[in-house]
Order: sequence, then C-alpha cells, then structure tokens
Amino acid sequence: MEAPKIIVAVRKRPLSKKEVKEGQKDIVEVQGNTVILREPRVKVDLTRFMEEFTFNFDAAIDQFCSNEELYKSLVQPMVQAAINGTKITCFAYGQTGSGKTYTMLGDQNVVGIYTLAAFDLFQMVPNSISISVSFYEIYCSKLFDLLNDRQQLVAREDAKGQVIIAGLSECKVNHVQEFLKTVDMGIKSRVTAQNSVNQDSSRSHAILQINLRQSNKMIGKLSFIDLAGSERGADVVEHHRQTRIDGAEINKSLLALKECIRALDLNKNHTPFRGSKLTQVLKDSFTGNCRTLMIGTISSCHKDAEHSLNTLRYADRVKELRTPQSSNAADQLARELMLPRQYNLNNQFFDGPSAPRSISPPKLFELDEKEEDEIIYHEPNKNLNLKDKHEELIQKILKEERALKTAHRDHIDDLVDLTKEDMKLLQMYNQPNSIVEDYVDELDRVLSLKIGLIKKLKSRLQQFKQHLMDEQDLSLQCQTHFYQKQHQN
Ligand SMILES: Nc1ncnc2c1ncn2[C@@H]1O[C@H](COP(=O)(O)OP(=O)(O)OP(=O)(O)O)[C@@H](O)[C@H]1O
Repeated sequence: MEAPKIIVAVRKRPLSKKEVKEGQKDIVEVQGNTVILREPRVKVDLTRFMEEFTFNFDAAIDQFCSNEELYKSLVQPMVQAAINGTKITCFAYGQTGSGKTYTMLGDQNVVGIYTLAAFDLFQMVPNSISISVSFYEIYCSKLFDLLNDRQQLVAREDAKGQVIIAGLSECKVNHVQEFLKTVDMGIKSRVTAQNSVNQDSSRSHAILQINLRQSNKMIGKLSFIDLAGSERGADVVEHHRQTRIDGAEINKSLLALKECIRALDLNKNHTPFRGSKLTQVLKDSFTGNCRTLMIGTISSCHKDAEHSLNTLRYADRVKELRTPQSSNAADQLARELMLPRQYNLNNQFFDGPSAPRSISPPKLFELDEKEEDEIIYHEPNKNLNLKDKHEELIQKILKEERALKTAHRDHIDDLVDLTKEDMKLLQMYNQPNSIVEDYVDELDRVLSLKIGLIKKLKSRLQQFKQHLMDEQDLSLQCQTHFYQKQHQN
C-alpha cells in the first residue's frame, strides 16, 4: 500500500521541574494513539468538575518517549523515502514552551530529529549524491538567511510557478560533523537575533532544509520546521500594535498551512500557497512526490489546557479531512510502525485498542467548523465576530502599509524629477534675456505639481492613520470583551 502523504502525531511534554515544584497538575493522558485531556472547570455555582476531551491520531507520544524513539518510528522511514526522491516535510506545531524546538532542533543535552536524520543520511546516501543545507527564518513575513549573517531574502515565483528564494545560501556538507557545525551556526544566529533585535523565537518560523543532489539535480529534500508559537496568533489583546500585527501574520500563516496540508491530502488541484509567506516558500515541498509529518506538541500542565486543546483541535482538523485511501494507508503505517519493545514506550503506541475516531464533543460550548477555520483560539460567538473584524482590518492595514511604502517611494522619485526641473528653471532665469513672466508661470506650475503630490500622499497617509486608530479601538473592544468573559468564568 502507498505510504500516507500525511502523518499527524501529537507529543506530550512532561511537567517541568518548576511546574512540579509549583504543584501544577498533569492533565494529559496518552493511551495508544489516543490523547485524553481533562480540564478542571468551575461551574457558575462554583462546583468543580472535570471536562474530558478525547482525540485520536496516527501516533500519540507520551512524556517518556525520547527524540531517538520518535525519530525511529516516524521519521526514519521518511529519510529513506527522501533518498528515493520524495520531498519530506516535518513540522512541529504548538504553544510556546510545548517542545517544538526540543523535538526539531534539540537542546544542549538532547539531539533533535534533524540531527538523527543527518546521521542516517550520511550513512545511507551513495557517494554520487551530495548533501547541502539551507537554514532560514520567517519573522514578520520577512525571510532571513540564518547561514549568512541574517541577510534578508526575497521569495519570487518564476515563470513556471516555482518559488525561488533569491540569495538563500546553500552550504555543501561532506560529513556529519560539518553538517552539525553548519546548522549550529544557524541556531546561534537565531539566538543572537533574539537577544539583540528584540525578537522572540516563538514569533518566528525556522526552516531547515537538507537538499540531496545528483549531478547538480535536486533529487530529494527534507525540511524540518520549527513553527512560531501557535498562541502568538491570538495576540489580539496585546497592548502593542506591532505585536498584534505580527500575531495576525502568524495566525494567517498557521491557518494557510493547515489549508495547504488538507488540499495536499485531498489531492486538490488548487492549493492556497499564496495564503502566507510560510506556505509560499513551502510550495515546492508540498507539490509532486511528497510526504508530511506534523507533530503537534502539547504541554501536560493544567494551566496550559486552553492552548493544548487548541493544538489538539488544529491537529485533529489536519487529519480529519483525510481521503479514505490515505486514511487506510495511515492506519496500515501506524500498525507497521509499532515500536520495538526495547523502547521504554507504552507498548500500545500504535496497535492499542481502537479509540474513537473523532473528538468528544465539548460540554460547555460547541464550536462549529467555520469558527475553527477562521481562528485558532475559540471564544464565544460575540467575541469571535469582533476578532473576525479585527483580523480583516489587520489584513487591510498590512496591504495599505505596503501600498503606502510604494507610494512614498514613487513620491520621492517624482519629487526628485520636479527638483531637477526646479534647478533647470533657476539656471534659465539666471541667463541674460530671460523673461520673468515665463519664470513665474513655470515656477508656479512646478510648485502646484509638488503640492499635488504631497496632498496625494498625505491623504493616503491620513486614511492609513485612521485605520490604525480603528484597529486600536477594535483591539480595546476585544480586550474588554476578553476580560469580561474571563471574569464571568
Ligand atoms: N518531550 C520533552 N521532554 C523533556 N523536556 C522537554 C520536552 N519537550 C520540551 N521540553 C523542555 O521544555 C522546554 C520548552 O521546550 P521548547 O523550547 O522546545 O519549546 P518551544 O515549543 O520550541 O517554544 P518556543 O515556541 O518558545 O520556541 C525546554 O526546556 C525543553 O527542554
């Protein structure tokens, strides 16, 4: 049977030492490929109760599973496929601090799955295949090369519809140590930016690409993506406008990513790649012969219940629309992937008792499909409408901002041309026999043109300023509504 195009896994991170010390509760249970989240709630009459949500995935990974075990069961088979010409994409989605970086890139004590893939690749590929790396980051819709001093990059679509990231460095690596050194340089560049540019890793998507070439022709590609923190997409109630705008961009890219994966699984002809910078640059990875692994990372801590639920719902939506064929293939793969017993995992990893296919209905309020499609964070309807309006306005502002910058540039060019005319005029007036009426008329014309240009730009600016103020008002309304709602709960 054909391998599934998409595998959706969820990984639970353990409580941190700090959380244990604070007495926080672990509210997530992994049983086979099922994740159960029990959220402590309080009713209006102050009685406490537990709300239970059950989700079923291709793989559910508990807190005892190491990166090596995860790699062996889910990623290693894909590495082999990459050598055989398949484009592989692995991405981690989840709240800040839920374990995305830990899974993808590792930390000082633990190796990430990209490193494990590299070890295998260097062992498996024949000498005729060369390996190279690119590593870049998307921050505020801008691309930065992590292997070249964070040079800003531009993504362009060529005549054949292929997206090319102009200037992206691709470093050829001959052995695993060289590979690790190169990626480490990129990780350091990301960390330095966090400290110096007031940037926060949870607000950027990091994309590490390993390219396999034979006689200079790309034959396979593996992309490991550490996404921005999913909760960042809901920064509507943030006080800083730029943070809200960044949040809207992150929200847009995560929703577009979900749409692209769904379209990919349904073999749709039209895939909405242009929906965001992230999906635009990943277009190539999602077309043709490709396979994707999504790892939703969740915290087990009760105070993160809301965010964990949102991640579980997002992952559930990604796999929900799977075609019957690919669903069968995924089930088959899940059985084949059963982890060897030497791994200290729950042994029901894949072939445990068959769990319910869909999520248990939330008992307090229902979400309809449209709501989940449009925002990541679920709120009651009224707030959602405000959020929708806010989102729409942010998109408008982003477009207007780009248009304003272009108009400003054109304005400067026009002013330079008129200033040249000004200078010529003055030179002519300094000539003997010049006619004062001509000079006055001409100067009047040039000045009127300049005033016209300034007025035009000013009115565009005025409109933009008005929309910024509207956004501020709308955000305040969202905040008020959000806090009122919290108070009621
Ligand atoms: N499965 C795990 N087992 C043990 N520790 C983990 C696990 N997942 C995450 N951690 C620890 O939790 C902390 C947060 O993880 P990590 O930095 O990977 O989060 P993140 O989702 O990448 O956050 P951000 O979006 O801010 O980059 C780290 O200290 C990490 O070592």
